[in-house]
Amino acid sequence: MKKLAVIGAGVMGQGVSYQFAKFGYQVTLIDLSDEVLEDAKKKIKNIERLDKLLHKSKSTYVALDQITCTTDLSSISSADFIIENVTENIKIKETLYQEIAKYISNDALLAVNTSAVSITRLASFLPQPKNIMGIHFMNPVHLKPTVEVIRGFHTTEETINTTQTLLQSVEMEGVVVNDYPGFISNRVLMLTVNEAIFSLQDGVADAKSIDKIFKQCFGHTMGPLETADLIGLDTILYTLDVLVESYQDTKFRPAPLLKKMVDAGLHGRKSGEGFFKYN
Ligand SMILES: NC(=O)c1ccc[n+]([C@@H]2O[C@H](COP(=O)([O-])OP(=O)(O)OC[C@H]3O[C@@H](n4cnc5c(N)ncnc54)[C@H](O)[C@@H]3O)[C@@H](O)[C@H]2O)c1
Repeated sequence: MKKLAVIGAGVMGQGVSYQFAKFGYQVTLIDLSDEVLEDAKKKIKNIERLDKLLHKSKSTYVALDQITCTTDLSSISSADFIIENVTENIKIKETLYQEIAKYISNDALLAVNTSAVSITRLASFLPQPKNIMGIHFMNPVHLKPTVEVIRGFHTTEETINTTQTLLQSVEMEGVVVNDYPGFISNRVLMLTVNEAIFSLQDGVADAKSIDKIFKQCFGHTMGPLETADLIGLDTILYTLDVLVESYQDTKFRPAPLLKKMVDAGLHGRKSGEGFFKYN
């Protein structure tokens, strides 16, 4: 596994590209426009600056020297390993996978980075579903070394083992789970986050108090609302929509307050404001 392609240069695409560049991989980072890619470059530079300053990263690589940005999806044809991180929307992902099928090489492995979408469903668009698995990276990628590796219906043990070896080479570890929407982490987390938003909407407590209960009573590092801001409220909404649709179970229906905040442009940290304000 030498050449990596990362599709989607948002929050996760930036983090994933940085993590692999930091360990010397050549990364091709793909998104829809040069504007998005320019913004991603600035953010990756900032991630690297903070990683060196706060976390004493000793990497001798300069991240942006390892990363080539492009809007040309056909560039994935030379990649050994592809990590897809586009918007958490089934239609967007499915349309993209039909395009990926035109360019992906028969030997390449592809990891779907998703919060909830079925790996088996996306793999069905590709010629070699045995080479497809999910990697549910956590955010921020370079500070969260444990990830979920999701085994789709056709994923082979060889694919899982190669993926684990690749992750180990960037000091990460995969916990292997089977493919059901939301896997373990988001099937459980999204219910908590959504119920916290319902509680805020019902006026049970303010945002700070809700999070304080989780931090001080349960020992969580972050409360559910701060976590939602970190993930992105638009991504939370999309994920809940995917879970409702996948399980046909209204327990995942998104809180109206969440929808209202997303419509108002309050997407959390990435927009500067969500349940809390950020500089
Ligand atoms: N944000 C998190 O904390 C988090 C954590 C784990 C997994 N995820 C998953 O990772 C994926 C990406 O999430 P994110 O938070 O980075 O989203 P984001 O909205 O920050 O970024 C998505 C990017 O995908 C790009 N994109 C959309 N369609 C594309 C296409 N056809 N080709 C190329 N690029 C395209 C968009 O322009 C955007 O830059 C989602 O599936 C999400 O569920 C997110």
